Amino acid sequence: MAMDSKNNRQITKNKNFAQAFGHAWDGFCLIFFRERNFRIHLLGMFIVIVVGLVLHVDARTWLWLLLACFLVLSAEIVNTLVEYLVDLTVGPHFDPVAKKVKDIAAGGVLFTAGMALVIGAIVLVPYVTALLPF
Ligand SMILES: Nc1ncnc2c1ncn2[C@@H]1O[C@H](COP(=O)(O)OP(=O)(O)OP(=O)(O)O)[C@@H](O)[C@H]1O
Repeated sequence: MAMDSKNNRQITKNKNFAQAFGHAWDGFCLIFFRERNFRIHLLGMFIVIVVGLVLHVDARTWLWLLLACFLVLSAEIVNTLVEYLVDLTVGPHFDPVAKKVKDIAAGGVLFTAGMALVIGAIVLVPYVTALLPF
């Protein structure tokens, strides 16, 4: 992790690319190590890649599979962002609007994951049926 971004209380613009990269890397580590759902979705992407390799899918199918995975991971990142923003705004108090905002962000991930499953089924079913002996 970038030490540069850990040891100060910087609130000004980044001085250079290395500093900007360090903060971006810190953000990725936050998502990776603190968000269990993000790691579960990364595992799902790994499984999709293994399935794609085993079935020898073509380039267009790879694009659909990877796009579906990246959409789910992106939705998870937005969900995490929303959670932090709500916590920053509301603090440790129950707020009915905060609940709606967080539930909608989580619902967005659920919806995106559902669509990713549909995309995966559409592009992979022909490869699976081609393997069947009947
Ligand atoms: N300040 C709040 N006010 C009202 N409800 C809240 C608040 N914070 C969290 N909740 C409720 O708790 C749920 C889980 O909270 P939060 O999203 O912070 O946890 P999480 O375990 O990180 O969720 P996720 O599994 O979506 O990553 C929210 O979807 C919401 O319903």
